[in-house]
Amino acid sequence: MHLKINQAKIGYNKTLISNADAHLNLGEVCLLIGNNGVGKTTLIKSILHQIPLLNGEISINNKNVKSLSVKEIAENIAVVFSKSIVPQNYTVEDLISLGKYIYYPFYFELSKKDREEVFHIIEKLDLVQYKNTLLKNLSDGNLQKAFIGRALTQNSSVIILDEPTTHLDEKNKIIILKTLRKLAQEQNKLILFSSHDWRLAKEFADKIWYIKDGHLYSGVVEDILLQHEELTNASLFQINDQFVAPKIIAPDFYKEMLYSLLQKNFQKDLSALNFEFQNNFWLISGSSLQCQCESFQEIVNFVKTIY
Ligand SMILES: Nc1ncnc2c1ncn2[C@@H]1O[C@H](COP(=O)(O)OP(=O)(O)OP(=O)(O)O)[C@@H](O)[C@H]1O
Repeated sequence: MHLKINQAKIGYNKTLISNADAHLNLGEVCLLIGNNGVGKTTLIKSILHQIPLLNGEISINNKNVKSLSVKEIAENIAVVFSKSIVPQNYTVEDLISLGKYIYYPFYFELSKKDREEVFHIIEKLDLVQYKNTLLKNLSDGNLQKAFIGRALTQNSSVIILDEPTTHLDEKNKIIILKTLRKLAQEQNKLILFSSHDWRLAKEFADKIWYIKDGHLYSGVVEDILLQHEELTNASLFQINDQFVAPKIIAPDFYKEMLYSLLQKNFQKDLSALNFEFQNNFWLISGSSLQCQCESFQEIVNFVKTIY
C-alpha cells in the first residue's frame, strides 16, 4: 500500500504546484510544510480528489484517486481538517463513532463489535474519562484527539491531518505528535500531516514534503533540511531590510544571539566583518582590524566605533 504523486500539477485556475513527484509507504509519517498560501490544503484536497488535478496523477495502491468513488476514498483515507465543524452537543463517544458511518447505509445503531472497537480507540487515546463529555466542554487538545479518534474508527490505512497541532500548547502538541507516530509504527498507518509548528513536528516525522516556489520537495526529513538552508536558518529572522549579516562562526545558540543583537542595533551591511566565537570571547576581524570582545555589550560598543 502506498500513496504516489506522479507529475502532478496542482491548483485552481492558477497553478500552485507543478511537476510534483512524491510517494509514501505504510508505516511512514510525513510532515507537509510551506508558507501560508503555498497550497498545502489544496494538495490534501487533491489527494482526496475533492479538487481535480490540472495534470498528472495521484494514486493509492496503484489506483488513480480519480477512478475511486467517494466511499472508496473514505475507506482508504481518513482526514482531519483543522477547521472541522464541532457538533457541540455530541459526546466524545458520539464523535468517534461517526468514523464508522461510512460502513452503514442509513441512520444506524452501531453493532456490538463496532461499539467495542470505538471503546478500544477511546482507551488508546486516553480519553476514557471524557467518553461522555460534550465536545463543547472539552479542552482543545482532547477535542483534537477526539477528531483523530473519529479518523481511526474509519479503519483506513492512510490518515491525513491538516494542521492537527494548531491552537494546542506544547504539552498537547507532543501528545498528538506522539500519538501519530505510535499509530504509524504500531498499526502500520501512513500518516501525512501539515504543520506550522514544523520545528517540533519534524522530530516525529520520517519524511518531509516541502512546498516552495511552486515546487514540491520530498524526502527524508534530514535530507530536506540539509538541502534547504532557509529551513534550518529560520530562527534568523530578517526584520531589518538594510541589515546584512556578517560571517558568524559559532554554535547555533550563540550565532542566533549575535545575529539578533547586530540586526537590532545596526541598519547596516556588516558583511565585511567576521565573528568567531572562541569559548570565552569573540574574535572580530575585518580587512584591517581585529578585536576581542568578552560580552555582547562590548561587541555593540566596538561595532559602533567602526560604523
Ligand atoms: N476554491 C478555490 N479557488 C481558487 N483559489 C483557491 C481556492 N481555495 C484556495 N485557493 C487559493 O489557493 C492558494 C493556496 O491555498 P491553500 O489553502 O491550499 O494554502 P495553504 O498552504 O494550506 O495555506 P495556509 O498555510 O495558510 O493554510 C491561496 O492563494 C488560496 O487563496
